[in-house]
Formats: sequence, structure tokens, C-alpha cells
Amino acid sequence: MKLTGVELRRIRMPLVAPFRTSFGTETTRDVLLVRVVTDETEGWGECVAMAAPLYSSEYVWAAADVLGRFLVPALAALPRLDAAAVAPALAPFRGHRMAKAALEMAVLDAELREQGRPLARELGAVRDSVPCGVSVGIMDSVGELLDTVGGFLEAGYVRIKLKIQPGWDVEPVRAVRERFGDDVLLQVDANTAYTLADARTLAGLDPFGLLLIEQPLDEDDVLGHAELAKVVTTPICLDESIVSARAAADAIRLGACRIVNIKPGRVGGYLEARRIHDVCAAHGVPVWCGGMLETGLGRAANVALAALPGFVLPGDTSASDRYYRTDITAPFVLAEGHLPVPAGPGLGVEPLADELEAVTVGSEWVPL
Ligand SMILES: CSCC[C@@H](NC(=O)CCC(=O)O)C(=O)O
Ligand SMILES: [Mg+2]
Repeated sequence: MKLTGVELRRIRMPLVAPFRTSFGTETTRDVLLVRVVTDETEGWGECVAMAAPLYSSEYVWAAADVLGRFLVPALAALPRLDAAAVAPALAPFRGHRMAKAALEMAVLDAELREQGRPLARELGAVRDSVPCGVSVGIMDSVGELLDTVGGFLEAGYVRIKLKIQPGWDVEPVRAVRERFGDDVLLQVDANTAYTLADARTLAGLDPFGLLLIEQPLDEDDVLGHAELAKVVTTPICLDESIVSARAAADAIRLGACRIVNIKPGRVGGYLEARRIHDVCAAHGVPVWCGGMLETGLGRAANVALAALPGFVLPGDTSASDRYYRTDITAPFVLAEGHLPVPAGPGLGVEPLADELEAVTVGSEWVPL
């Protein structure tokens, strides 16, 4: 393939309801899309960076800048373009994994479309549908939380994840257990809101049979998670800390986690995500696919990834209507708690022109 054009497109997608975590409340998703045009076809990538650097150091304006100023020109200089060449070409530029992931995703989509191959098959999928969990934000009251959880269980979600923070942890978990019973698959996500001094509080979650406690401590505190794992019996799962296959191997060997949340955007792309899957499988560590409120483009790729053999826990791969009234692709609709793995070439989905235009707030072609 020869790169002939790259479009950076900004869209704004209002959420159906505010989504509150320990680091803030999201009401509208500010998304950067990357469209790669080659001499043969085109492909789409989605950057998962948030509007502000609150989940990680990346944010959407910085991603757009580093793509336009450094990453796309580095790709344009390649004599031959394919997805495997992207990460090595971008390696000299430090960090910016979410920006790099979006560009690699677009090149991968274009390459696979040209070859007529589905992403799921390219990654090594073994399933044609995946069981879906759902992430539930921090609420103003336990009553509101119980109504929300009840609605998602009604909708068929097979696993509930509750966002927690100091002061909103044991009580909401206890209330969900008391209302919906012990059989509901239940886990929590702290988004780094605790410190080792909170070990006792976190151990207070142990009686509730949670699948895992996700990223209780700071992204950099791998040894702290290993210490915490000696006090808390619920398995520790890492998200923000796992930025690469090497980070996954180190965290597992240090005893910092027994489960890994894989997010392709966080780790630099779907090819690195597969490497993390393989490292975890080699260590007998279960993985699941995390989410960053993706549109149908990222959702399609995440569902394909979640179909790999090591993804044995339901992921945050919820239906389009969990966050959006109207998606920019054909919506992902939950059927008996599952989403179908796209079977078409590349991502298997593409933006719907009218829906995409309706949410577009900016577009620029990067000079090659
Ligand atoms: C705005 S919060 C994004 C990061 C968060 N993601 C989720 O909770 C799942 C979001 C989704 O369903 O896409 C996480 O730390 O796992
Ligand atoms: Mg998380």
C-alpha cells in the first residue's frame, strides 16, 4: 500500500447519561478519528484519548498535534506501508500510545480491507460472539445505582462493573449484592483513587465475592499493588499500569496483578494488545477487553479482540446504546448478553456518512 492521504477528524458525541468516575464526569465524548487513504483503499482508526489528561497523560488535542506534526509524516516516509511497519516507524517518538494506536488501527483496517480479511481472523479470534459486561459510574445515591444496575441486568449484560472511590465502595457493593444476589458477576474499578493506606478499606470488599478489583493504586505503583495483593484476597486487575507487553510481564512476575484489562488504545494498538494477550496466556493470567467509550469503530475492533482465546472474562464491550443515542456506525445491539464479532473485511464496519457528518466538528488533511 502507498499512503496518499490522512484525515484527522474531530467528532463530539453526547452521552445518553453522565458517566462519573473517580477522576471526573464525562457528558460528551470528544473523539479524534483517523482516516488513512491509500492507493488501494482506506481505513479508519479511533483515538481513545479523553478531552483532558485525567485517565492518562494523553488528551485529544495533544494526540491530534503529535499525529499531524510527527507520526503521520514518519509513516509517509515509509517506502512500503503495512500495519506491521507502523509501530517500528513510530518508535523513535516517545509515548503517545493512544495516538499511535489510532494510526496503526487505520492502517490495519485499510490493509485488511484490501486483502478482504476480517480483523478478528487476523488477531486470532476463536469465537463469533462475545459476552458483554457493562461499566456503571458513581451515582448520587445507592438507590439510583440500584435502578441503573437493574436496568443493565434487564438488558442482558452478563457482568456488572462498579466505579468506586474512597467513600463510595463497600456500601454500594453491599447494596448491589443484597438486591441482586451473589450470582451476579460483579467487579469494581477505582481508576487509581486509593493508596496502600486504604488496604483495610479495600479488604472490606473481600466478603462480596468480586471477580476483581481494578487499578486501586497509582499507575506507577506496581510494587504497591503487589503489597496490596498480600492483604486483599480479591484478585487485583491492572488497567492504567499495563502500557505494554513488557509492563504486563513485569507486573505479573512482581505479583502485582492476577488479571489484566487490555485496552488497545492504552498500549499502542491492537497488535501490541495481542502481544499482551499472548504474554498473559503464557503466565496463565486471564484477560478481558476494557473500554474507553468507543464509537462503533473502536467497538468493532474491541469485540474482535475480545474473541481471542485468553479473553475469558466479559469485557467492557457494551452495546452502542449504553453511551450513545446514535452511533456513527450501524449500532452494536446486545443479543442475550452477547455482541456479534464483525465478519466483514477490516473492522467490518465503517462510518455512516450522515451520522458522521452530524457529529463532526472539525476535519483536516495532514500534508504528506
Ligand atoms: C471515562 S472512563 C474510561 C476508562 C474506564 N473505562 C470504563 O469504565 C469502561 C468504559 C466503556 O464501557 O467503554 C476504565 O478505567 O476502565
Ligand atoms: Mg479501568
